[in-house]
Amino acid sequence: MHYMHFNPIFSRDNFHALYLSAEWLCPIIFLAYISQGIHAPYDETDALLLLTAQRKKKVETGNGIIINLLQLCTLPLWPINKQLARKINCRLGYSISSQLVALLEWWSGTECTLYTDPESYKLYGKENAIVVLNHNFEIDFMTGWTFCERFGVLGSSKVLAKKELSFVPVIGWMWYFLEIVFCKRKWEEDRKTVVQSLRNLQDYPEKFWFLLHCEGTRFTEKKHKISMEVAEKKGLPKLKYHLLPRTKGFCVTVQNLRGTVTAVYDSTLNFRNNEMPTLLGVLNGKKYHADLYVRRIPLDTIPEDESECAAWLHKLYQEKDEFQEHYRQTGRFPGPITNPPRQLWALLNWLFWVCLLVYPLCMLLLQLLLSGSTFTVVCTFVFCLAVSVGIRWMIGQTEIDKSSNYGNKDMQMNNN
Ligand SMILES: CC/C=C\C/C=C\C/C=C\C/C=C\C/C=C\C/C=C/CCC(=O)SCCNC(=O)CCNC(=O)[C@H](O)C(C)(C)COP(=O)(O)OP(=O)(O)OC[C@H]1O[C@@H](n2cnc3c(N)ncnc32)[C@H](O)[C@@H]1OP(=O)(O)O
Ligand SMILES: CCCCCCCC/C=C\CCCCCCCC(=O)OC[C@@H](O)COP(=O)(O)O
Repeated sequence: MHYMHFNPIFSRDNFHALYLSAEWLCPIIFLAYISQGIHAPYDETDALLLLTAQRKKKVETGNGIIINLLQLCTLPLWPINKQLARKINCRLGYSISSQLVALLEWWSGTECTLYTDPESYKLYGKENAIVVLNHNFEIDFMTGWTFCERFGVLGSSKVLAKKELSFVPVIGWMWYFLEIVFCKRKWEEDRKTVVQSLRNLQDYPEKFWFLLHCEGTRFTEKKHKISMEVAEKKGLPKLKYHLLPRTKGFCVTVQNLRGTVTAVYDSTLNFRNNEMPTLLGVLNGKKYHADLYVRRIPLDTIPEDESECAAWLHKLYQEKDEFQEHYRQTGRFPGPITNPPRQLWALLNWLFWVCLLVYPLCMLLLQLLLSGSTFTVVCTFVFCLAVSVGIRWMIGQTEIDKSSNYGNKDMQMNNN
């Protein structure tokens, strides 16, 4: 069932988004509740002051914001003990991303199956690695995070992410403190900043995986058509299931993390029965079946020369395309299944926030709705609506039919 992309505001989908935003809202409301000793306002002025003060404090809030604030508090620690500040931020970041993992694993019950060889399996989570993952689905990031959680690297996981994501509340803000590498997808501007950010990770105190979606954008038919025209011009084999990879980001990452990272995890993701998973689907408890095929490739087998490294990546994507063909024919990836068990920690962390914060929110909302002041009730409704629309906007960041224009034209055609 394909979810409508525009949902009426009071649809079931948005109810879930509102509920979840409630869980994110409560800490500031909770603080407002305690600090202001919420009482039933005696008149309009009282109600107005109370609501304005709360609304000012709330802005785009949630337990995620509380964690962002805590991350902000670690700033004075950076010049004194950077490694300690990094370790603290990994744990704070874990508290946010593990909630999305809990959502995927326990709320929607999505199954994540790993195909990989048992020898490589033993090394996952025990070394730094570059992960090359195809970018075809709206919940790539949640599936990626689930595997990070299962191998104990969720809090410290990194990604080469588009700059626009740094403005997404909670997740984007959290990534600043995790030293995520952002790019504008304009190499002339990115070259310097990406190299600098990568070099900054060379002394990272925690084991981490660095994710690269080398296609640079989610797969769409239009982008695929243009991309294959570029492949033809370059004399490269056409790909059926992937966009042609951009090689500069990969080569510069290998170059600057050589010595810090020991392997590349070539990861190919697909979902059973042609499922097209969405974040709204997950929020509504829809169960999906993710299959991930991972090959561990020692970094020292990857050429140092830039053009050879680029050719190596193109060949890797041709192999990935064959794995996807194999999956389409047989419904599985090659090799044995070695499944890491899902972890309870993500669920316990989520339950902790729910138990701590939902009660004060319900109490406050009840007080506001029963305040007897029409103005307060209307403002409360308007505020909840605004937050629900805000969360819906964030969910929209993952929807492919709202994706960017990047890759919708051949850059070389434009430059000529
Ligand atoms: C055991 C379990 C293992 C694994 C578990 C799985 C995962 C766990 C791992 C980690 C954590 C998980 C999750 C992390 C959390 C969240 C994930 C967040 C996702 C957001 C990610 C993004 O935002 S993706 C978008 C940003 N990233 C990228 O773009 C990376 C790829 N891009 C690059 O590397 C680019 O090179 C660049 C961005 C550095 C620069 O791009 P730019 O376009 O400016 O220059 P390029 O050189 O790339 O482009 C010019 C070359 O491309 C050719 N060209 C032109 N037009 C096209 C076209 N339409 N299609 C293809 N190619 C084109 C052109 O010819 C040029 O070619 P050259 O040969 O001259 O290079
Ligand atoms: C219990 C917790 C409550 C959860 C409530 C859900 C709130 C919304 C959560 C997250 C929204 C932000 C997710 C950010 C990660 C999205 C990664 C992504 O897929 O980016 C696309 C990028 O690669 C390429 O973009 P384009 O294809 O070029 O366009």
